[in-house]
Amino acid sequence: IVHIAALNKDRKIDDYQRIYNKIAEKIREEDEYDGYIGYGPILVRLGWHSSGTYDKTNNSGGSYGGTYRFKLESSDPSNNGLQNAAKFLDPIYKEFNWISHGDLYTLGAVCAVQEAQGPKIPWRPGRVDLPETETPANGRLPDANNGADYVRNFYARLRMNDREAVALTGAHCLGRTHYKNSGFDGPWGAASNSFTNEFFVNLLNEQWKLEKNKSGNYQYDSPKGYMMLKTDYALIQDPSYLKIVKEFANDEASFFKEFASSFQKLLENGIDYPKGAPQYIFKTLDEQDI
Ligand code: HEM
Ligand SMILES: Cc1nc2ccc(F)cn2c1N
Repeated sequence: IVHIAALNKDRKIDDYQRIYNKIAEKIREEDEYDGYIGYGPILVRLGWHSSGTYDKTNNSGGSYGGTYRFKLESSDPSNNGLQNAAKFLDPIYKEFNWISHGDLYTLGAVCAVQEAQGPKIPWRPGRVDLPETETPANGRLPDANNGADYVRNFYARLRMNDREAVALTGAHCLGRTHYKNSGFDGPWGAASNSFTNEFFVNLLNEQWKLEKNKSGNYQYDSPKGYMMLKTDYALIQDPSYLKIVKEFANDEASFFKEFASSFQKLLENGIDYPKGAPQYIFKTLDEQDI
């Protein structure tokens, strides 16, 4: 399968910055969502899940076709709860319906990371809405009840190495698990809407206890009320992953650098960009004094 980015000569950076600002202002405005976590974390998750269906073996899935908009994909149990992010973006799509869904979902995730004081994520437009027939089957997104070998194997399908895999999981500094969505619960303490390297610091510094929760899933819980999935905890069980976790816990700048490149790669998996395809780095609201 080949997906070539469609270059749209009529749209320039300020067209996309306008959409970025609309999303950023709406995140700022609707701050009460999910116990005042806000919409940032779930917008990041939507961008990740619409890209995480990619399969390098036949270059299928991924963000290009915007197929999350079809019921087959949005009703994948792995996508439980993401309807809230899609509803958040609906009115913005209505106002700027010249953008493709794939570009909107990924732009929303980039906006959410940057507005949470995370790194700048370079972003390239050109995804094209594909028909429902192109929707990947359910089951391509990862299952949390697994260890390091599964994690390594899963990320290999997305062309991600150990360093990229650890960096990407660092997005679990944001938001929280929701029992009704995934059968995991917590953290009950302050779930964050700021993008930092805390995920790695907590992994190394907290005492973790493997517990069976009321839905029969296993998760790691800490005395402070934090939680980690088995796939999170795997990052300190495996020697190669552990080395990288320590680096990111001790050097937030190096985490930010690796996250920025890995997240862009994740959001662009499967897309061929022609020579000269424009790449944008959006200003945050703060940088525009908005
Ligand atoms: C092995 C890989 C991964 C697994 C098994 C996994 C699993 C999960 C689960 C079970 C939840 C809770 C969903 C809910 O109950 O609402 C969650 C939330 C989240 N995930 Fe992951 N995840 C993985 C990788 C990633 C990656 C690569 C990113 C982004 C780069 C990411 C970003 C998020 C965010 C931001 C949330 C919080 C969403 C919210 O607060 O509503 N995750 N993840
Ligand atoms: C703070 C926080 N956010 C998340 C998101 C997903 C997950 F699995 C765990 N998380 C934790 N501990």
